[in-house]
Amino acid sequence: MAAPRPKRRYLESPLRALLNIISTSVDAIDAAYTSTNLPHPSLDAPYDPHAPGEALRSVPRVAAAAKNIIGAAAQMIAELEHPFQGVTSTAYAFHQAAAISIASQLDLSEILHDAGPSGVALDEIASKSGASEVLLAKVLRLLATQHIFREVKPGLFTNNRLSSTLSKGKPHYVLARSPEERLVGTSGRAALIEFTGDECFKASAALVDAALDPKGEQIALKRAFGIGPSESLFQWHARPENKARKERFACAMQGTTESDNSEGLFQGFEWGSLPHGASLVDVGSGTGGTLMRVVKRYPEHKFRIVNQDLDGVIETAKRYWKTNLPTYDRVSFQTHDFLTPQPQTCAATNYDKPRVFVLRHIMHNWPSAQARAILRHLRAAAGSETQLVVLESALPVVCRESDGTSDHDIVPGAVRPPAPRPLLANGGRASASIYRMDMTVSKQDPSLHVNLF
Ligand SMILES: C[S@@+](CC[C@H](N)C(=O)[O-])C[C@H]1O[C@@H](n2cnc3c(N)ncnc32)[C@H](O)[C@@H]1O
Repeated sequence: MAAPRPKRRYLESPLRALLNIISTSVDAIDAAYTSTNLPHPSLDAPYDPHAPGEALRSVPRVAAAAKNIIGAAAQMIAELEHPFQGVTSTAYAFHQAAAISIASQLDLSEILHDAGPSGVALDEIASKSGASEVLLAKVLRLLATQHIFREVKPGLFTNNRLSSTLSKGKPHYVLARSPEERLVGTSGRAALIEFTGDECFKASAALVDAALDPKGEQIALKRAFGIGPSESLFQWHARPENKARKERFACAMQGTTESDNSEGLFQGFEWGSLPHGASLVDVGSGTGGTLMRVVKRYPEHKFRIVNQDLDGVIETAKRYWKTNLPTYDRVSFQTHDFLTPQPQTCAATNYDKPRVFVLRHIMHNWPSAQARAILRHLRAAAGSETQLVVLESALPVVCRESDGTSDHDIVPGAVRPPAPRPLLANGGRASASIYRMDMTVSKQDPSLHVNLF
């Protein structure tokens, strides 16, 4: 008798598995909005960070569902697109970087905002921005195809949810009147886009040359801008001719709170458990926006804030606090080089013992020797109750398995549960910003690695 034929096992196709992830995640999001009777923010409407529907997006189950959909949709595209089309669309992404930078620098979002949802014709956008109508058509159509801006009728454009995030919150005629003040007092989102489109974009182009020429300059920014070997990004920014770049950078760091997980600041540390009047020191503070968010979340704690940064940047921080929280009188500003001993010691200030030192987006910029020096100076200044809060991203590997020996395994909470199969374990497209940041910063020894900065 012939042996029974093995039963055929039905294998779910990856497309079906991805579709199921999308479908169950959409159900979860719909349920959250329906049960709270809130509309989901529309792609066609401008972004309003204070709309109740926006707050719901950061509720953990909604955020997790959205993350799964983003990863699954991108993976579905990778499955379906012709493979070389997928590769060329990545190779051509530089046009998108240029287009978004042009849009921000020409204040297109404000020009469109002032006209409302009916849209503005290309010739009018050209006359207000001073750019060529032909170029604007290319830029706006490329971006609108990526869902940034909308072409509502042929040649007529308006803002949408994504493009409106570039808004500096000032009418176009105000921006045009004083171009050097364009970014002052803004959310930092446009500053981040413009910093990315200038220093990062140009350095990124030079990264290829640095990689192919291991004996030559390995810091791409130096190749791109002809910066001397002993000058860092921050020293270069300190040159008088780079004053605007330096101020834009400080403002741009503010903008990173929205491209990062902005709630991470409150999820990782219990600021509310600190004693009232505690002294918090932000080391390398930039604008000082990090502790401003803490002060706004816990006003009754009346924290004493010290913002420390290099000369010049600290002036930007003063302006930032004066514009955004003018009534707070428990904030001070100190010019301090964090590679030198920390002046806010217990011994130096009887009353104002530093309860917390904050380092946000500092450690990733420095090779190990300097990173150790920064930490040692803080340790030497710390009292028995002083805590150190470091805000950085842990960089997961893309694959699923961990054998318990990676650096992340020894940091509690650093290993996150993998995304559901068949998604990439790191969430794929939904986690891409961490790897972009890793390409941008120079956390490793520049003598051993090719770096952007
Ligand atoms: C990536 S930014 C982060 C700024 C801020 N912590 C934030 O998250 O918005 C790095 C900051 O370090 C500052 N910085 C660079 N070198 C420094 C030094 N030697 N001493 C003090 N601050 C420095 C820069 O001016 C800049 O504001």
